[in-house]
Amino acid sequence: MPSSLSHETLRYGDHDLQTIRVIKSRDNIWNEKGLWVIYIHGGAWRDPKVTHLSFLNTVDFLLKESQESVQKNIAGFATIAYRLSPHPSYPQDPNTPKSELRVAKHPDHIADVKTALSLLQERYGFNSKYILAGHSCGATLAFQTALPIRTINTSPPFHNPETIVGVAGIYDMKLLVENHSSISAYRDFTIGAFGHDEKVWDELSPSRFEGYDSVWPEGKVYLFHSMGDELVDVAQVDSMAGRLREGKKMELRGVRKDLKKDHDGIWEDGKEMGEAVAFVLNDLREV
Ligand SMILES: N[C@@H](CC(=O)c1ccccc1NC=O)C(=O)O
Repeated sequence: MPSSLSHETLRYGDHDLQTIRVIKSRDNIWNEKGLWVIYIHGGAWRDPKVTHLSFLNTVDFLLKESQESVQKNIAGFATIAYRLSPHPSYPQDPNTPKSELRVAKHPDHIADVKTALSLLQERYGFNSKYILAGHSCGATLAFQTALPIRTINTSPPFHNPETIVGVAGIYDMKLLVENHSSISAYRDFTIGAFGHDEKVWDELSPSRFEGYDSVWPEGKVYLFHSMGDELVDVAQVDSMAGRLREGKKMELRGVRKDLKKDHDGIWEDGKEMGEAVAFVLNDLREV
């Protein structure tokens, strides 16, 4: 219940966006042995209006009485903010302090996410006992935690999640840009995050990576797509599902394309995102 929650903000760097919001039960009524549910927000690596706090309505949804059965399997929630790339609609004054500037470029976003996760792991000791859920580019980042990206080293060491949940995710950047070639924003935000070299886009696109069985053999994945998504087309989830079905060790445990809301509607009131996480928590109880 909301009154018994403890909200805490952790910092993992000097930038104002290098923070994590942790939500725990004050009375420890949740299961310490359960899973942490950790969220990575979307917003095309750049939208300052989509923040880590966009997960709070989902947390509220999951703490409703009707969700009592899934609460038994939750140890805590965390939602990660990370440094953003520039957005043309939100220009910043040149005198803006460095700690507020949005000038991130790959690998800053994924380095921040991994640093945040390793800090949470050190502090709460849950190792791999967590679900990493991401929306849109947050889903891209969730899978990039498994990719062998040379430039990233976290200290303390980072443990892969037990389960990744991708919701309305971007998994193939070039395919997304090509399928929306008449809308310049797609190319712009991809260049803004990853630069001009399309080979780099491919290297960092989760559905183009072929080695999940070797880097994440114990992994479990659930993918969600909304029929009402006006921004990310179904080719994205199809490309990721196709790649993961090749896995002999890691397991694609569910692909659901029956969400209904538009891209941001999925998380705005917390309902469809909450239902997706609840579905996963219920399904994992049977493993
Ligand atoms: N609101 C974002 C756009 C955005 O989030 C987006 C647009 C198209 C496809 C995916 C998107 N978001 C993914 O994280 C922006 O203003 O750049």
